[in-house]
Amino acid sequence: MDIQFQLEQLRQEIRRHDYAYYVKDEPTISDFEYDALMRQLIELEKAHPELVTPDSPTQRVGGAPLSEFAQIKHAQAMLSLGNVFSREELNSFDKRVRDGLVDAGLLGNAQEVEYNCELKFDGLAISLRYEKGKLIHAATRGDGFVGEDVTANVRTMKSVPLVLNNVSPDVLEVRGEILMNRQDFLMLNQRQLSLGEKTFVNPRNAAAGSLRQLDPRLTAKRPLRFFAYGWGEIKGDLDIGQTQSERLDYLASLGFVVAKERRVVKGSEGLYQFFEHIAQTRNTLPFDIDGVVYKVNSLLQQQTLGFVSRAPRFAVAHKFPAEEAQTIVESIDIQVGRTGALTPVARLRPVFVGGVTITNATLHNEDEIKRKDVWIGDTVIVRRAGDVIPEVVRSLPEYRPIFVQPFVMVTHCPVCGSAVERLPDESVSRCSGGLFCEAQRKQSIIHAVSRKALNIDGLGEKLVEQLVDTDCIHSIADVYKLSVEKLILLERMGRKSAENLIAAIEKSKHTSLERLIYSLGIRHVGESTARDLANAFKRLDNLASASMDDLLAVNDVGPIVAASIAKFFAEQHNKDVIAALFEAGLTVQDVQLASNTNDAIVGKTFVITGTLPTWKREEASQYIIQAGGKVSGSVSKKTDYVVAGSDAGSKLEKAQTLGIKVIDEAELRGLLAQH
Ligand SMILES: NC(=O)c1ccc[n+]([C@@H]2O[C@H](COP(=O)([O-])OP(=O)(O)OC[C@H]3O[C@@H](n4cnc5c(N)ncnc54)[C@H](O)[C@@H]3O)[C@@H](O)[C@H]2O)c1
Ligand SMILES: [Zn+2]
Repeated sequence: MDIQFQLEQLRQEIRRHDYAYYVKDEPTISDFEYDALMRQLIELEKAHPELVTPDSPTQRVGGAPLSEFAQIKHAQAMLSLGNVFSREELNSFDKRVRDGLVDAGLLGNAQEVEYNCELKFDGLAISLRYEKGKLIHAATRGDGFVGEDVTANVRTMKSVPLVLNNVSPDVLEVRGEILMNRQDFLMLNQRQLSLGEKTFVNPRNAAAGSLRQLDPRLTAKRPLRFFAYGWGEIKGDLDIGQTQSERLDYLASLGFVVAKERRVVKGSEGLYQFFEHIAQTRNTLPFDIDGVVYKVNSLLQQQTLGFVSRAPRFAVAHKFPAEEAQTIVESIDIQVGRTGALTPVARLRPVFVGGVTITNATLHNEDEIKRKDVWIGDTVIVRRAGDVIPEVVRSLPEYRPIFVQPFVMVTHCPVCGSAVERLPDESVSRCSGGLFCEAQRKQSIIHAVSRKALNIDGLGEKLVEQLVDTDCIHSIADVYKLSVEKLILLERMGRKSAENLIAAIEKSKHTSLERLIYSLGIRHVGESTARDLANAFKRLDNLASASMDDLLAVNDVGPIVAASIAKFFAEQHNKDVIAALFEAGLTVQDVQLASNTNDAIVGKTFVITGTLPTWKREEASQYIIQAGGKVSGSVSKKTDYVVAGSDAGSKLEKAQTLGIKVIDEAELRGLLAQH
């Protein structure tokens, strides 16, 4: 492509974004994407210096002032700042400054430069002009030379003094940043949403949009803050300090807010330490910053170093590493988690972001992929902030190649081939393989042998993992095929422990139906549901062949639980594992049939309320459960008896309204004694 044409295209695009960002306060791309375009332009212009035009975005600052506002010509231009992104770039900045000062005879050869380190506020720049200590006008940066007159709006801000506290020069232009705290931004957006008004992309744009209102009464309602960090024109012979840091102290004495996070340091080592410190603590600040700023401390030295076209030579912004970057989705894999959850993961063309190279990013789930409109082959924005798992933020469909396909969720587990299920009210898809799925195997075996399930003493998480990894077991049924001889082959397994373990396994072979049901790890079937199911169905095969209606008839079993149970037993793999368990010698004691012949209690639901004369409530529950009854915490139409003691409250009332039989402890004892 013709370079001239390419340059012009790029400049056009950047100008469009400048307009959206500076004039409209509605950026359509992220700063990271914008910075990438800008860097591309800078590189191209570096290679073709003869093609640089004075109106190129690289030569200019900000955007043209909005015509709705009166204009204010700045007495001194409001410039931008150069950027460094790495330690190397930081070192060369320091070296440039040092060389400049040594050349000018302002610094000894072996001396380090003294800098003032400040936060780089992520808001918008403002210039406040005071004459004889009174605020005369306030102007935005605009294009650097002419800004917008926002005096009436700024006057509504509490952190901007209208009259200065201290003696001040005849003319003093104070410069700084207007911003909005994160919390205030979130609240503002919430309010905007509830009023059906437009929301802001980030606190910076919220601050800019709030300040640049044609009606100052609107600005007055917005929680804007001002931080002072510099000055423009100064007239008068008052000595207000000879260094950056003294001047900031002076501004504070006038009544301006100056961030306390600032430090005077020497050399690039000192700069770097400040950067590291702020990078680690930035989350504790109530507002956003996008880096730190280093300024040569001595004003004489600042003057000597001077300016380039759009920024001072004596200062630089050290930006935090980009947390977002652009790359390509090469494929979308499905990862099966330990609980069977299927997570789509984007395999990426490697990209450097947030300080590391990433090759994968999570896409969370099917809905997220749809929402972000990510196709395989798409160019996407990925994000990695702090220690968070990298994620795909969104796709750039304008770069989508024509031959690619939208993502479709798998219908079968990529690990075990079982059907994938997704419940109507959930965003997560899951493998229904349960015990059979290799991805879930360890987790399901760990669950199955746990204390409340089959209760195999001495078979802990680590050992299960070791057994699965060494191919000794593939399912819970295999646990019952282990022998002392097999076990002692494992690392760190002595004969004695092996014998103990085999004994514990033998002991667990004789179990109860509720433990067995619980051990299967059916989704939504916890301990108490397992007990209800055992009581209701008496035998595992009854449960396995139960209809939806049978399942729904069980107390506390709703449609979700019922569907999950039905699905579990519909899988051949699960049936196979259960068959293998019985084959391995598992026996289920018929606890129900032996002791629960009490027809007055079996299958009945009790609610206990108030203080009983002799039994504690837990005690009474225990007797009821042992006799085959059920105890529930709340009264409903399914309740058969309410056992009421003294001080029984709303439950008793409810029982009376529903016409449910109310009994006392003595009557309960009578029922329990009936077999
Ligand atoms: N997303 C978009 O579409 C889009 C468009 C245009 C610009 N931008 C973003 O705007 C930025 C570039 O704009 P820029 O020219 O204002 O440069 P800049 O924001 O990188 O740096 C200059 C500005 O830093 C601010 N600043 C904060 N703390 C300061 C301190 N302690 N001392 C001095 N100045 C301080 C001042 O407002 C100053 O104008 C980039 O981050 C860019 O990504 C984004
Ligand atoms: Zn699976």
